[in-house]
Amino acid sequence: MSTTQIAFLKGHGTENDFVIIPDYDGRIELSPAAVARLCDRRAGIGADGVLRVVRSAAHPEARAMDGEAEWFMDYRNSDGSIAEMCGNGVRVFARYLRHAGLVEAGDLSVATRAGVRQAHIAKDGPDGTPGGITVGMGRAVLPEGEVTVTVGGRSRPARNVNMGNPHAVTFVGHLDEAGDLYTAPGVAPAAAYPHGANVEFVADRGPRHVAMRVHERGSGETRSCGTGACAVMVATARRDGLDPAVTGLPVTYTVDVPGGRLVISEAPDGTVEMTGPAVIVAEGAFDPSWLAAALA
Ligand SMILES: N[C@H](CCC[C@H](N)C(=O)O)C(=O)O
Repeated sequence: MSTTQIAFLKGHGTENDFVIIPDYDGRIELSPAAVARLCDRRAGIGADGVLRVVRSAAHPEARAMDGEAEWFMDYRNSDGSIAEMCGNGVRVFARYLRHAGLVEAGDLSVATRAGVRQAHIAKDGPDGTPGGITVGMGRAVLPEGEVTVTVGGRSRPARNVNMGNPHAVTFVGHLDEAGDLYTAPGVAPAAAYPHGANVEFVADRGPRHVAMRVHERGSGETRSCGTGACAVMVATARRDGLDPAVTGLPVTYTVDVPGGRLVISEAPDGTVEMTGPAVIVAEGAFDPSWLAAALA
């Protein structure tokens, strides 16, 4: 790690917050312990995860990907683990690229470990309000087989939905039924989720309108989970007997998360799009020796 200060920014998408580390040439090695320290809300900067901003040409995984994406989003969970994809993270990543003057409003591609994702940054409003960001989230995969979620000693049937990362979606009458979510809900069978799962609890709010809470793999309960909201939308649409691939009609749901609101659509070709806000709230720098000392 270099001896000079390391620049960072803080950003969030519906209060799913991230430490953003511009590292265009891919020179900063972030160990899991370093990520956990950065995300520590007392001894570190504090976040649900880290977004390292690397030119695709400077990252071996991104270089090997198809598709023209100049930038690679190196997402890490707050425990330091690596996840395939982060939907709120892509919006915040796109917001950073615009904030740094690296892209204009409009369309852009972002390389992620789940593949290249297309994003669109809407123009700012006349009053300067930042435009919303829409992300193409790919297609949901719904593996066959019953899965269950257990919390507070009660097991409920759930829907296995993969958005590039794994989710277990269960429906409740009231979001309080999810309990305190300090510990990860049980998910079974373990074989359905060999690398763990993000677990979403969903309550109805009206026609094509739900609210959710989530316990994220590697981060705990967060105020929002973009891939989770997409998994919730698809699971709810199927519960409601709606499958655009069958009806030939797109379907849109509003998904309220504790940190705000996301609008998610599924097209007849199965592709899912998510629209929501993304905000850069602060910029700063830290001395890498702080990180090194913290890890000694
Ligand atoms: N907050 C992220 C999800 C991170 C998923 C991560 N917890 C995992 O291990 O899959 C989102 O907005 O999609």
